[in-house]
Amino acid sequence: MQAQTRPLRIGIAGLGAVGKKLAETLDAGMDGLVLSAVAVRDTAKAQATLGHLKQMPVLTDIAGLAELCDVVVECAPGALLPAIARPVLEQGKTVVVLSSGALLTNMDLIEVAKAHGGTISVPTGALLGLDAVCAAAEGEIQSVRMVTRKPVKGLLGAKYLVDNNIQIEGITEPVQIFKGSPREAAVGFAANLNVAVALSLAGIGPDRTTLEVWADPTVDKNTHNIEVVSDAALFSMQIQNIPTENPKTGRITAQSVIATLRKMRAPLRVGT
Ligand SMILES: NC(=O)C1=CN([C@@H]2O[C@H](COP(=O)(O)OP(=O)(O)OC[C@H]3O[C@@H](n4cnc5c(N)ncnc54)[C@H](O)[C@@H]3O)[C@@H](O)[C@H]2O)C=CC1
Ligand SMILES: O=C([O-])CC(=O)C(=O)O
Repeated sequence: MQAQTRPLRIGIAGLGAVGKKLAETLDAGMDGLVLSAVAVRDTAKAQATLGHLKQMPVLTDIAGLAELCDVVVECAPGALLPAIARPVLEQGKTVVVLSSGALLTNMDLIEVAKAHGGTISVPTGALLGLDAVCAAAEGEIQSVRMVTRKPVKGLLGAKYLVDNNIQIEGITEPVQIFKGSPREAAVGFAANLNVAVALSLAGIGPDRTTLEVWADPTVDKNTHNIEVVSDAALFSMQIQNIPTENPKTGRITAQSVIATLRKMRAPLRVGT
């Protein structure tokens, strides 16, 4: 039998905290994967950002990615999700989605994927344990509860705070700012709570999963606590994410995507 030889061509949509780390890691060399193209708004700026790479990828716009890549990683503002994902899926290719919150208002993308043989992949991202949640969902899950604590600067500017006139600057004690479902959080905290939506898609959905969000001046990491009760297992998990230069995004997010991509071509694949 012949081994697969052609490397998977990876595209990146959005050259921010996640996209830059991804580009550097792919450029440093990953078995069976090659960085082909990056979609950017400002080519000159991107050339400067990526000037240290061994091999400059093609710099294009969002519409240009699908043709040039086998897999596109969406790491851009959630509002761009349909524009990034649709052409990739229409070509029967794979889109790795980080703005998972935006999937809830673009569920038609699943039909597009189905119709054309494409795949939408939602990595664990800044979270943990989605393998266990998916396994539990093969049986009966009674409840999934998530409590998120973030430093104030990881929440500033969120639509929910602005709409409800909630001031968190200068707080000296933890303040609960939201209690509800991931579906509601995806609207009010679009750039902060993709993780809650990913958790809900792995488990019991965006309406039955419960979520609390705290602005917490006593933590310096984005901290997520999750408790799952199911007929197969009860489990509790915590992750404390060290922020990147974007205080809303944990460092582990890009690494989760890198692990996802690596697995696409690995002869040994561990974890579901
Ligand atoms: N699922 C998860 O666990 C996590 C998801 N996220 C989400 O991942 C996404 C990326 O996160 P970061 O890299 O921290 O965001 P970022 O804000 O640092 O980067 C986004 C980039 O997209 C670029 N961009 C905006 N419009 C564009 C356009 N029309 N064409 C090309 N590029 C464009 C911006 O210039 C920026 O460089 C965000 O939506 C964030 O909410 C972040 C952390 C965890
Ligand atoms: O949910 C997100 O988008 C990001 C997040 O909480 C984290 O990095 O801890």
